[in-house]
Amino acid sequence: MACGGVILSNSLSFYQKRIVMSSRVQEKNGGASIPHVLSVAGSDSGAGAGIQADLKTCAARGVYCSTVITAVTAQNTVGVQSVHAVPEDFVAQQLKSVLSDMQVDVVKSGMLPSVGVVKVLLQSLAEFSVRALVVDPVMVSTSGDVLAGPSILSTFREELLPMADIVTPNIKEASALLGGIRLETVADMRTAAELLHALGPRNVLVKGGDLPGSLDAVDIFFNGEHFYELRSSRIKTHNTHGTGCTLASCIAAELAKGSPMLTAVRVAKRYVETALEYSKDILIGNGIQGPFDHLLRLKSGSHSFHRKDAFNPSDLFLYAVTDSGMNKKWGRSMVDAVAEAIQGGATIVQLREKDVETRDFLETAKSCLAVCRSHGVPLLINDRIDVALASDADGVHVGQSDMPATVARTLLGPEKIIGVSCKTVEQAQQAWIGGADYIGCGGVYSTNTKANNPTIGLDGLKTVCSASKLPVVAIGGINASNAGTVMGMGVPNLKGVAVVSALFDRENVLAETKKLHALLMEASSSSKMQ
Ligand SMILES: Cc1ncc(COP(=O)(O)OP(=O)(O)O)c(N)n1
Ligand SMILES: Cc1nc(C(=O)O)sc1CCOP(=O)(O)O
Ligand SMILES: [Mg+2]
Repeated sequence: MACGGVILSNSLSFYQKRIVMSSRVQEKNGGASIPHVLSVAGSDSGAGAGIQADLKTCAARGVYCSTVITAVTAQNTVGVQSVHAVPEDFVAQQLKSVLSDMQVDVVKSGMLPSVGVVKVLLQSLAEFSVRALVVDPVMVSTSGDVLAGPSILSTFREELLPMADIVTPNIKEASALLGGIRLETVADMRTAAELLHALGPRNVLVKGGDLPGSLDAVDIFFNGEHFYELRSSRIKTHNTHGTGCTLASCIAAELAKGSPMLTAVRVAKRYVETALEYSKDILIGNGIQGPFDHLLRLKSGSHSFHRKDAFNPSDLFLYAVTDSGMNKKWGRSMVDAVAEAIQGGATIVQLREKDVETRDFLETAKSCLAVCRSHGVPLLINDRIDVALASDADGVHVGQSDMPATVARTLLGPEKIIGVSCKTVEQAQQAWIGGADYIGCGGVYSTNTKANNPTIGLDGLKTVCSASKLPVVAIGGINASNAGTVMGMGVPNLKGVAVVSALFDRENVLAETKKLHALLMEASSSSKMQ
């Protein structure tokens, strides 16, 4: 077998070859890998559910999705007209093609139309290890059509569920898996979650969207120790086809990015809720149950739809980064300095404290947070995720030698803002993969505020901005004499400037902030007119 011009020895096993090949490919590509979900599911010709929903969900979540098709269905918004099961040995071939070549993080299973297909999947998972298995035990479509018959139930119970990191049945599926027990209340759902957990999956999510008489959509998550009642508002729409597949593939995508299970479930629930709300009035097909629009995020341009108060990239416009040494020099407290900066037009504040006791840092963060909250301005903490968590600040800013963005995201959860310092296109790509919300790019000019900080100049800034998938704020030596040049370039994704000394190493913070704000307004409006 030839790979990149190299003949791999036939004495290597299939799996060994895969390791050799993947390390060669990584070397060739500089080693950046992207989180990867493999969806093992049926095709939906109407593209609201199944493989098509999984592909769109993973795309919307910034995760690569490969596919193994188990059945081809002829369906639309009216119902399922016909099902053609893919032969088991061909399902096995697809699994081998993907798993022997690609580094899959998480497998998500949907429609598994026969006992043979379940067994083929389990054999592949025994041969090729992945980090997690998400099982959506698809049995009946939202239109009521049967997609996997009762004969499969014992294989699900005895062989598939024990391998699952999470299983996500709706009420009908949970009932079927438990021998037809009645599930009519949230208390019944808890019982079902516990009984299903006893079958072996590490986590269970019983989805209560079909629970009669409930105002909210209530799901029960059980991890073997604790129950969590996850509520979201019930969105009035007919466009709910594919919600189960979407939820499960979003959980898989978040797990692939490194989120813990409960965070992945919460993010997925929020994603489905937001997509339903966004698509509630769209019209596709003539049936009673239409699909929704998975790619809302790409259209709305918001990377962080899941945050309660979504991060707004325009908040980066005038980014004030504090320095207690400078404030001391000019005889004012940190809280007064922050209040003046906000009054002058700062749109986001970062507390950057390099030499204070943790206890004092926390107290300052809490006091500044009160000021920021009263003005609706986000407050981020530099470097210290513990201080951000303890003070309930809006997020953190981390550098290349601080906590990686993906770990920060895991610790902070989906709703906090994460910024990452980047000097190169590769770092910007990694920040995006890691789940950051924005990048800080610099030093644009030399500065006395940060020691040993290489400059990248306006050209370096342009290069990173043009390649970035995230909004960018420029930093380093920016002041009233050059801010207009930086913002006036009209570079894609550049949303503002971050400054320390131009605001805080000055006698009058309020006046300096106002001046800078006015300059930025002028520069960005003239760059828009060009
Ligand atoms: C908005 C913004 N951009 C860059 C930085 C620098 O962060 P880092 O590289 O971690 O350096 P320190 O600030 O920790 O010295 C920043 N703080 N803010
Ligand atoms: C904190 C910081 N980070 C930088 C980077 O290049 O990532 S430059 C910098 C200091 C910016 O201070 P001033 O506005 O006083 O130049
Ligand atoms: Mg840092």
